[in-house]
Amino acid sequence: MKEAVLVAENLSAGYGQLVIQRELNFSIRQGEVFVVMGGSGCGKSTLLRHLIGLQAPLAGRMLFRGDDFWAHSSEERALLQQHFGILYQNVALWGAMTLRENICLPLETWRPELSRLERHELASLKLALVGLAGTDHLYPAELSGGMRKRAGLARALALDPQVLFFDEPSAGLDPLSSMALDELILQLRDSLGASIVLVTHELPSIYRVADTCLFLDNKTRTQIALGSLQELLDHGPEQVQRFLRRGNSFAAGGHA
Ligand SMILES: Nc1ncnc2c1ncn2[C@@H]1O[C@H](COP(=O)(O)OP(=O)(O)OP(=O)(O)O)[C@@H](O)[C@H]1O
Repeated sequence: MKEAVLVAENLSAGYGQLVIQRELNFSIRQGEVFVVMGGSGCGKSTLLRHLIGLQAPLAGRMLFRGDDFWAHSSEERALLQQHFGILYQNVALWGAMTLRENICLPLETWRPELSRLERHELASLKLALVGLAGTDHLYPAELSGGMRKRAGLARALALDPQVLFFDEPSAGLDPLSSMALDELILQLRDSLGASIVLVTHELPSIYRVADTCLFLDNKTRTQIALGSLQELLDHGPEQVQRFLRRGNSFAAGGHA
């Protein structure tokens, strides 16, 4: 079995005194797509904020490559966070900058040893990796929604992250663009060997990309299922099976 990159150990997630999810235990392994799912408001995005190092757990630990992430100083954590690439729901590219300039921003901060030309070459490479070769000089407003997501992904890839986080990547995309983005996620998993953490409630996406699934329950405020999609379909709690089979013909007979 591949090495665990991120581990949650009895992790409680929330805000101040407000516990949103408690006692979470799971490992995210190298080169897998790990899907966090659950009903609206159960705490998927909150958990993501903890995993990307924006918020300390209320209890428990988060290990990155075996190391207690929050035991480090904020400077050390910032260095570790270079290994995390994040594609936010709203993509958050700088509108006044070209795609090249957007991708070069993290490189200027974290790879000052690179020359301008090397940074430009890297930006072109990342754009090619997401299927946007030759778009270096375009501005975000000149792109379609699906292309903007890809450009955001190219920027998230700038520093060659070990873990890529996606928050509802299909939001606002038509089914074809959404399917293409899923294909790209799988390609990146396979070509880069990166671990991918995906928060989504889009069933078609879950069926296409999930290696491991974590189901967060709204009522009990903790995880009620962890395993492969097939394990959850075969043996998951009834509520999880219902969630995975809701109104979908592709659930019948399991997934490909
Ligand atoms: N900054 C905050 N302070 C306090 N409570 C918050 C904060 N942000 C979110 N919450 C609460 O945390 C709970 C979980 O929200 P969260 O957005 O993590 O759920 P989610 O599963 O991602 O939801 P959805 O699927 O609807 O996006 C909600 O009750 C929300 O109101």
